[in-house]
This record gives sequence, structure tokens and C-alpha cells, in this order.
Amino acid sequence: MNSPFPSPSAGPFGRRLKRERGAKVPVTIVTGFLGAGKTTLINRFLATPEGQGTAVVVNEFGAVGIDDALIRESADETVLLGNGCLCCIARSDLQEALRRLVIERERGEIPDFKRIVIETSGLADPSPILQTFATDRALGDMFHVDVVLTVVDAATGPDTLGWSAEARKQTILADRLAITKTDIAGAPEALIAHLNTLNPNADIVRSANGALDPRCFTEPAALQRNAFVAEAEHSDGIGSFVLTEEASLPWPAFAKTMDTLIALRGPDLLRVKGFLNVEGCKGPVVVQFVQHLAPPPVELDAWPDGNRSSRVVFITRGLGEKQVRDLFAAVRSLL
Ligand SMILES: Nc1nc2c(ncn2[C@@H]2O[C@H](COP(=O)(O)OP(=O)(O)OP(=O)(O)O)[C@@H](O)[C@H]2O)c(=O)[nH]1
Repeated sequence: MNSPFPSPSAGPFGRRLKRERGAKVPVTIVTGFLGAGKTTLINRFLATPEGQGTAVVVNEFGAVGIDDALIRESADETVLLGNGCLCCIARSDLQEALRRLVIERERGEIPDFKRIVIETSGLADPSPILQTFATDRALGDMFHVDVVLTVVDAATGPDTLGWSAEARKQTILADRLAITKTDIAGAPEALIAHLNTLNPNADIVRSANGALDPRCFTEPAALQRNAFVAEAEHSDGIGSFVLTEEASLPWPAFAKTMDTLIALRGPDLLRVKGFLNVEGCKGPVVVQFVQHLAPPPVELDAWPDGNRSSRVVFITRGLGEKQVRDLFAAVRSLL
């Protein structure tokens, strides 16, 4: 006989609420420039006991979401807000996504979660996002921003802070600054001094390979967050495009193209990431580049979705899609 209740989680008086109505959901905003190490830190946090019961909202600048596929397996729920910056086009998308998460949780449609982590795109200015929480009353009643954790790359950060208004604003609005990649960059003392001048209130912590005390995600900072700073335009000449290909690719063609691009235009190759269908490999090969840094590619066991085509997102400064495509074709014809 069918159960009289619509689902095992529902009682005779309707679905049981898993928590008291009115308790605010803590939110952690993880921001930081392109490729600084946000996803790496979040994935490590999700694997800790403190990270259990976390829903993640990922905002990406490129037209194809890569990070949500890399986070999906560890988070209780992942929402992708793609193709644009939360600060520019997707604030209403953020409001909508957060409200939907709460409604679906109360209906028992998604696992219960006790925290939300928002990963902003590397080009996002966090102030409009913070303002959304401060000014949208409904959102303010449901959520509380516990901590803004800004990730700064020890290798590329010193240079990036010099030219990127977005990177400086992410630093100024941080409650806590996590300096990553301390395993490959030298002592970050000059960087720490620079960060201190931009934001004397933030705690500064160091991380190597994603290792970070989970309390950096959960403990509100002791000092009051800096006031919102005036909105800035995005830095000039930054654009994004996606290279896709259905057929499998020879690895040397991709590797040589990227070597050449790094040699010629490394500083303008702000971020490259994606999945490649490489000849002879079963799973997708995840490729990552952050300016001149090229972490080793990693082959995953399986494709994250049914789509086995290669898709690589490029975020560049003054470097167009045609130039990259032409170079790729030229390299392939020589092999
Ligand atoms: N050596 C080293 N590599 C790191 C560290 N943290 C991250 N990486 C690498 O840096 C690359 C970028 O890391 P992500 O975590 O994807 O950076 P992100 O900030 O999420 O990137 P976007 O979302 O594209 O802005 C990846 O290849 C990581 O493996 C670190 O502490 N040390």
C-alpha cells in the first residue's frame, strides 16, 4: 500500500522543518583574483568535519562552468551562476539562487545544509555582493555574512595587486586574507606588508596546497569589516572565450601551443582552465594555467557530465580568440 505521506521525511502534519524557522544561515564569501586558489581551498574545507553540510554557490566569469564540476562531488549542493560577475550582471541571480536553496531545503528536496559558501569569480568586486545582503531585507533575514575570505596568490599576487583594481578591492573588503602557493613562491613578507597597507584590519594566514584551518571559513573576524569602497570599472581589455572541440586531441599540440603562449604572452594569460579529451586518455584531463604558472595537468577518473568534448575557458588581457585559435592550428600543422 502507498504511504499516506508524500515522502519519508514528511509527517502527518506535512514535511518536518529541520531547523527552527528564523535561524540565519551563515555565509562565507570566498573571493580572490583569477587562479588564486579559491576552488582548491573550498574543496579542502568541504572534506573537513567543519565543511560537512555546506552548500556552495559558484560564480564563474567564463561561458562554461569548470569549477562547479570540480566541487560538485564534495558539496551538499552546488549552484552555478555562470558567465558573468556576480558584481555586474548576476546579483538578482544570486538572490534568487539563495532563496531557492532555502525553500528547497525546507521542502526536503535537497540535503539539509548549515552553511553557504559563495565562490565569486576572480574578477568580482565583492562590495555589490555585500551590499545585496545588507540591503535586501528578505535576504538579510535569512542569511548572515560571517566572513569574507580573500585569497591572494603568493606567486602572482604582488604583480596583480599593482595593476588590478579588482584585486585591490577584494583585499580591502576582506575579513581574512589567505596567502596561497607559499610552497612555490618565496617568503611573502613584502606581499604581507602590501596587504597590511591596503587592509590593516584583516587577519593574514598562509596556505600551501589548499591546507588551511577550517575555522578560517567559519569564524567571524574579530574586527569590523571595512566600509564598502566605491565601485570600480573592471580593468581594461579583459575578455573571455571558450575553445571547444568534439574529437580527441593530441596532447603535444595543446601543450606546445600553451608553452608558446606563456612564452609570448604569459602575463596576459590571466586564467586558462578546462577539460580536455586527450587521445589515449579515458577521463578528462583538467588543465589549469594562471599567468605564467602551469600546474601539472590531472586526468580525472570520469567525465563530470555526459559531454566528452574538450572545453577550455580563456580569460585574457588584450589577447583575442582568433590569435589563440590561429596559433593552435599552426602548432598542429607542424606536428
Ligand atoms: N603549488 C600550489 N598550487 C596551488 C595552490 N593553490 C592552488 N593551486 C593551483 O593553482 C591553480 C588554480 O587554483 P584554483 O583553486 O582553481 O584557483 P581559483 O581561484 O579557484 O581559480 P578561478 O576560479 O579560475 O579564479 C590550480 O592548478 C591549483 O592546483 C597552492 O597552494 N600551491
